[in-house]
Amino acid sequence: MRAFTREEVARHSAPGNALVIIDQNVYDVSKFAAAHPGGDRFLLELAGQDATRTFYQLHRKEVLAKLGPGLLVGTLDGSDPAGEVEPLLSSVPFAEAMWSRDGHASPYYNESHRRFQRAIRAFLRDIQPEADRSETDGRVPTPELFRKLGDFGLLASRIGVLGVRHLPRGVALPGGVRPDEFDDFHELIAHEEMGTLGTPAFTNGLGGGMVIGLPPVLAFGRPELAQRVAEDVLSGRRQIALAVSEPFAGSDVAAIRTTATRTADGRHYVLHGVKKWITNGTFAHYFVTAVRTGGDGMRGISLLLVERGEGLSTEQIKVMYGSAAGTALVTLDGVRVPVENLLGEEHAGFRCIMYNFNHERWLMNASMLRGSRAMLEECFKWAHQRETFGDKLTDKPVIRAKLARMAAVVESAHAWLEALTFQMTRMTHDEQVLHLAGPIALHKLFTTRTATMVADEAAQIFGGRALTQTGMGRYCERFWRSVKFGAILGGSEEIMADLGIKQALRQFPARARL
Ligand code: HEM
Repeated sequence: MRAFTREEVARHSAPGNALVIIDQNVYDVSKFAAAHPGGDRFLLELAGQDATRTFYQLHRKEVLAKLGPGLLVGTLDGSDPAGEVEPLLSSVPFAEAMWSRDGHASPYYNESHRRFQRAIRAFLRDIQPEADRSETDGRVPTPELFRKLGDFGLLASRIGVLGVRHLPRGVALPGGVRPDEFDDFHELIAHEEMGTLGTPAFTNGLGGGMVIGLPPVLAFGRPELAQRVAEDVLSGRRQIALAVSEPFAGSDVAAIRTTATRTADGRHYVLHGVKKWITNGTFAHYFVTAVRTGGDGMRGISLLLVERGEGLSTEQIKVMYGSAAGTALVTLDGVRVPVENLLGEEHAGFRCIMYNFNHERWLMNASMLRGSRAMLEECFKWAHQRETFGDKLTDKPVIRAKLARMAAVVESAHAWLEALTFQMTRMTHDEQVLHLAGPIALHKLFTTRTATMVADEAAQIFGGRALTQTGMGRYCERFWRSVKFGAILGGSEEIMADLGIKQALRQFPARARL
């Protein structure tokens, strides 16, 4: 790599002979200027000069990672030619949870959690370009990528302790964590790390159906069925979705209308109905499906594992965060399902559906909150490099006040999440239902209100750039389009608020008086 002095660079300041310095690197933009998306004029005005400050007002550094190598001709004399290596964990304020920041301690995490986090972070960094591409063009994750995640042990980690018990043959956990070391905090980290990709639809595409669909199979399926499906799904060879919601029944699960009637020989169920908003439905092989086998209400519901086949068709639903999650309308038209695929008891499916609700909400909170934290980091970086009216945005009290409000709610929500997770490590499943269903529901309400506020403030900080799908504000624009998913799916904010307080009232001491 050639070394340039600043004086030498200054001699290349004309169209057709134009060098610019960015971050101590020297780029030849003579030919590129004509193709520059921002036009040639602004670019050539800085020919022969150090354009670093101006560059970062207008471009994310990914622009250089993508186009820079083709334009790079040297470095500034005396600079480090290797350039800056992006650290695995960010040191931007509030960008990482407190436990993983240098010099901070936590009672909840040990060295295995740190290893686990770093291994996943490094793994996900490699797939970031693919995630960004798919988020933009709406392509669902490839079968190869699912297998990669399976082989890395990340799919099993996202099902938690239950998933690790079904670790596929030959698969180890990220960071060399032993299965007997694995706890709910490892699982928390796995969900949070997925949120660092900043690609809500694609991330949901990569197992959003699995984290809610597989647990009922493992908990209530016959052992041979559970084993087969776990091996298929956790190795990334096949995908699974949870098919509960219907056009007439979202949060009101007891109102579902899809029917399953037994054949005369009693060996099969025959299904008719429609399921809506089914995450990963366009490409799933397995559908954990809620059906009506009995009378009205929750006591007439059963849960069946349905395999894609005759009578089952899926159609893409276009949703606001894009198509990479494979959200589908699933039509069941005379689908035959062997009775061995019943999960739990007949007519007792409501309990099986409820079984994973707290876990589902908790993991949604983990990844949504990580999204809010990532947005906070974006805002800090942007406000630190963006100049308006002659000052950096961080020099303006009104912007600092916004950052303060965002940081306060994100840190509070995270501290509550860790406190809930710690309780999970100490309680049986039944104890969690009794003591944590309400608090987790309230935490979900707080998390989605936090995300809504963060999305709103972030957009104000990014200004017009928050409105475009490319450029500096692209993650902000995406985040905006994802917050309503968390606020509505998995139990709407209204239902979460009501559930949280109703559960608290059930435990209200009879003699408590003012
Ligand atoms: C190696 C140097 C450069 C490369 C590879 C480059 C590349 C790009 C790319 C890919 C975009 C589209 C941004 C996006 O949508 O993500 C862009 C936009 C732009 N660039 Fe550059 N650029 C370079 C240097 C510069 C410099 C030195 C200036 C000086 C003013 C400049 C001014 C602009 C402007 C004004 C835009 C439009 C930004 C917007 O719409 O917000 N570029 N550039």
